[in-house]
Amino acid sequence: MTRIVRMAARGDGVTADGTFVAGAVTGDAVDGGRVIPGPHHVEPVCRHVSDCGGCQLQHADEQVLAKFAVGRVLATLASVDLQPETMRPVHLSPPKSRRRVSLRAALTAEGLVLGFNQEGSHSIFDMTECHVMTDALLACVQSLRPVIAGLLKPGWMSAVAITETAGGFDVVLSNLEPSPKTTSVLSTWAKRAGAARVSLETHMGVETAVQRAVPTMRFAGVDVELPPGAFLQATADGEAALVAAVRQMCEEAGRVADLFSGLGTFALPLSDHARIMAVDGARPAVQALATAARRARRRIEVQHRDLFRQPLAARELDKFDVVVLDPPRAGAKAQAEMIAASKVDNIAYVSCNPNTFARDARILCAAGFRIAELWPVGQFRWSTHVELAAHFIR
Ligand SMILES: C[S@@+](CC[C@H](N)C(=O)[O-])C[C@H]1O[C@@H](n2cnc3c(N)ncnc32)[C@H](O)[C@@H]1O
Repeated sequence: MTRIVRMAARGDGVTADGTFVAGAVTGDAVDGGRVIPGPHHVEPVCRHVSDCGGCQLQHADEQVLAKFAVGRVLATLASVDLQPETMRPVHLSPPKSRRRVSLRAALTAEGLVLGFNQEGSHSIFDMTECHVMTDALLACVQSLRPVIAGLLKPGWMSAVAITETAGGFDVVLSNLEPSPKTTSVLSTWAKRAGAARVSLETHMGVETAVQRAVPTMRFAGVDVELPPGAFLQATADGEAALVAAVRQMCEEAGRVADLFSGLGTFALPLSDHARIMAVDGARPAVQALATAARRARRRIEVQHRDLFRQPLAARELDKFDVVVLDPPRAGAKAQAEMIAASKVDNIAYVSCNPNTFARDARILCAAGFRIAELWPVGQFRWSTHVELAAHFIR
């Protein structure tokens, strides 16, 4: 009999001799391939857990989930010979807290299937319960079933993206033919389901089919209109944890560059004491932030720019006290190289991918930075997806 001593990056339990055991957690015993649950093994809350593909760690208790997030970040940093000086407590989002979701729907001979992509495949699991979404979001998803079933062509697949906003649900559906019938069906549904807007994504782009209200999000008391499909942190509590960390890193800053700023998740809270330059590659997000900042008289200058191809140059960066970096999963290699060559000595790096974070951290630390503090964040509860905020100083 052997014991599981740690969790691997993809959620398997690992024994002391390095054997990976699916469905086991730290503290379990393994006897001839059979998993004997230990003190940290809990009953999964969802009956779809082994089929759906959304959650990999529902059989782990809170302690193992927290340890997993910390271990994932530390192991990735250790692979490039780095470690933070101080680790902050992990923030884990509670069950039923996700306010945005991307699903797939397909019309098969047996009827509509709607759910997440199954783990490691392109097939869709037909989901009837979910414990990560808010109850309201799940009810919205389920109420869309007959609507999509009536509009989707047999054999076709539709991407379904829904965000819970202050003005109501914002929905983007792909592969539904724009027509008066589609508009009428969606309009009736939107009224019943409390949807603010339904947009259709076709090869021509994204077009609004129904608009009943303006979908808005409030950041530090400022309302920002949400462009269809715009990025938003997955949970409200996860956003609050990341904003608190970034605020702390920017406490004494007078001038801040918020790179990969999105709708202003960090720019708007920081603009209560600092002058902000917010830069993002999504034009609608940049425009929405500019309008909101102007209305609220916040000191935010915005720029639409591709930061992979055209990162802010060292001389552009030199005037900032802190650079906030929150790139997509690909990380911010080109921008990190420019920061390394600049006079900037404070960075608030928010990452949704420990691997690209470690790569960029190596570039920064080779240029004299150290990781003073690190906050692990698990917004995607029960999944192996780990996020973080880190304070680099030199
Ligand atoms: C993880 S999101 C962060 C957004 C924002 N900081 C927030 O917390 O809501 C990453 C952002 O990077 C932007 N982005 C993606 N690729 C980019 C690029 N090549 N240049 C500039 N921005 C890009 C996206 O539009 C998105 O807003």
